[in-house]
Amino acid sequence: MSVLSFNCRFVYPSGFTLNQEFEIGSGITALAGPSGSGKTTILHLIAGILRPLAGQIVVGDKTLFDSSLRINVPLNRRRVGLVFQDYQLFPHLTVAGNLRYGASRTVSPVTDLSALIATLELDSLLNRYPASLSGGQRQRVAIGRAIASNPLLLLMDEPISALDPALKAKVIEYLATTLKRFPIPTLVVTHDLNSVASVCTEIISLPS
Ligand SMILES: Nc1ncnc2c1ncn2[C@@H]1O[C@H](COP(=O)(O)OP(=O)(O)OP(=O)(O)O)[C@@H](O)[C@H]1O
Repeated sequence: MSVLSFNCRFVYPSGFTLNQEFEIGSGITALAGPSGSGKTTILHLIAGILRPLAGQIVVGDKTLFDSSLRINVPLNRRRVGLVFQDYQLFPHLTVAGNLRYGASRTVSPVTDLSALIATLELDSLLNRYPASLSGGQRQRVAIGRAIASNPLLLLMDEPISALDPALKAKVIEYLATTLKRFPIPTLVVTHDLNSVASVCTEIISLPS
C-alpha cells in the first residue's frame, strides 16, 4: 500500500523545473539522484515549505496538497517530521528540552518517550546542550526530536553526510533500530546510497 503519493510540478524563479511522480510504501525509502536534480525541493514540497504549481501530495489517507481541489494543508498541520544534515537543534534547549519540543508539536506524540530515549541511547545526554555534543550525538537527538512528534512520515535530508565514515554507519544503525521500534515511513535524501542501502526497502533515483 502506498504511504506517500507525490505528483507535482514546481518552478523556481531561476528556471529550474521539477516534474515528478512517485509513490513510496512503509519502511525506509532512499531518494537519490545527481546534485541539482531536485531532491531537497521534493522534501520541501512534501513538508509544506514550498508550494507546488500544480499536482497532488497524499500521505496515508490525508491529502496535504491538491491544486484542483484547492487543498493546501499548512506546514504545522502536516504531521511530517524533518531531519536535516546540519541537525538544526535548538541551541538554548538541552537534549531533553529538544525532545520535549518535538513531543509538544503534536496532539499525538509518541506515547513512550523513555523508550525512544533508550533506543537512541540518549539517557546520559539529557541535560547537555547541543554545543557540547558530537555530530553523531546531535544527529541522534535530531532523529529523536522528529520521531517524538510521531509524524505520519519522516523526511531526512542528507542526515549522515556531515559525519565521518565510522559515524555514518553508527547513525544509520541507530536509525534502523529506532524505526523498527517506532515504525514511521521514512524518505531519506542521500548522495551516499552505499551507506544507507542496507537499511532501505526501496530506492527512488531521480534523473539529472
Ligand atoms: N531557493 C532557490 N531559488 C532558485 N533556485 C533554487 C533554489 N533552491 C534550489 N534551486 C535550484 O533548483 C535545483 C534543484 O535544487 P535542489 O536543492 O532541490 O537539488 P538537490 O537534488 O537536493 O541537490 P543537492 O544534491 O546538490 O543538494 C538546482 O538547480 C538549484 O540550483
